[in-house]
Amino acid sequence: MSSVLDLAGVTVRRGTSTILDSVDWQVNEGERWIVLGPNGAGKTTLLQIVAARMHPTSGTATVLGSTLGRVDVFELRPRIGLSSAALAERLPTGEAVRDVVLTAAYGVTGRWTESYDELDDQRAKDLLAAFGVDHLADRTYGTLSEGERKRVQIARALMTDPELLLLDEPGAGLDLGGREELVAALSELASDPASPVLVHVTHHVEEIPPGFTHLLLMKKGGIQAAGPLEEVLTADNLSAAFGLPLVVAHGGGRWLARAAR
Ligand SMILES: Nc1ncnc2c1ncn2[C@@H]1O[C@H](COP(=O)(O)OP(=O)(O)OP(=O)(O)O)[C@@H](O)[C@H]1O
Repeated sequence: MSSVLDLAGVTVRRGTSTILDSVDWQVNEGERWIVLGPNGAGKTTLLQIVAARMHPTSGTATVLGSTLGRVDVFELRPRIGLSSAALAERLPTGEAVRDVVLTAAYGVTGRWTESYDELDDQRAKDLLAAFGVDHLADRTYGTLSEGERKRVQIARALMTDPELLLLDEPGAGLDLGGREELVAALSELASDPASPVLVHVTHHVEEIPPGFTHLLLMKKGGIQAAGPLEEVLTADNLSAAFGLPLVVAHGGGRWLARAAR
């Protein structure tokens, strides 16, 4: 099995704060990871490193076989799909939904004078269909609901056919129906062997889609536990990570957590 991510002693410091503290993490081909942890644990910072958007202050981060600091990140980034709130804010609200997905082929966020071939066009259509939003292709992006936007953002992140797909809190701001639709779409993606390696950051165990295989549980810039999902997602580990006594339940492929009484 080849290594898709290999982080060794990855540390990020800003001023006097240590945001990531000597993180070791390996991800292999075919794995689907959840990154879970409380606010401020360092999840987004970790994702910025593996997205080749940030370099560690110390330690080594090898992403898709390339070690950050020794590689041209502009060659590496198209191989990584990223969907995050920060990127979503840069999408022009006046753009047609189809173009929001299509422009990812050139790594831009607004259609200008680039020309796209029929294959690109077809791929954008297929991705919108895969996430159940193909009927919105001609709508203006700014008129979509939050749940519809989230699905368009994931379709966009897949446009370059990445080897690694990073999703930073794709369920944030969704209502119950929107969350359940997203969980179903991500579950389908997870169970397709042709899908890239997936890393899905969330705060909520209820958002873990069936088909995800591994869990990285973070706490205060470090790792509380990491490994196969069913081994790591225990009441003890979750209680330690979130700093309160929790009970965990598992059924029908889904997870639930609540405070212990
Ligand atoms: N540039 C920076 N300078 C100083 N502190 C920072 C900087 N960037 C992030 N931090 C701090 O690092 C910590 C981790 O932030 P990060 O956004 O990675 O956490 P997170 O787990 O994604 O949190 P959340 O769940 O709230 O989104 C936070 O306490 C944050 O305030």
